[in-house]
Amino acid sequence: MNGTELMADGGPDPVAAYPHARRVGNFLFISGLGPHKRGERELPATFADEVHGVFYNLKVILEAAGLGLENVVDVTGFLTDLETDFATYNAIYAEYLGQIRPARTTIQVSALPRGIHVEIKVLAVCPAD
Ligand SMILES: O=C(O)C/C=C/C(=O)C(=O)O
Repeated sequence: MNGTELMADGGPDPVAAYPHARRVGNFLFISGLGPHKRGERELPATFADEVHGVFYNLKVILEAAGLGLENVVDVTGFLTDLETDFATYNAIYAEYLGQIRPARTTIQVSALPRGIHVEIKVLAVCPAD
């Protein structure tokens, strides 16, 4: 297999057969992250809580790789309702990544796993070994 698979203690329960992330060279490719924390079955109460849950999961995985939000270089966001939720997503996104300013793409999708309303896919760069 290419690269090294990462499973983070405290990271979310994967929905299917994939690791939390895969490191290839200095790149850390992080799998799609939803808002459910490890062991959670219920959706958070609000969309805002979902977004915070997504970033909680991101930080858990980055920390397991010895990284932080400052190492994030690209974020793809998937939302099920841009009209209703885009402003909230942007505001909370800015709390976490507004100063770091990774490249970003956000798209609306018709559905996401487990009934979630937001998922992100992230690329981070590890400092050279
Ligand atoms: O619900 C989640 O935690 C996110 C799930 C993601 C996937 O199952 C996927 O992107 O394939």
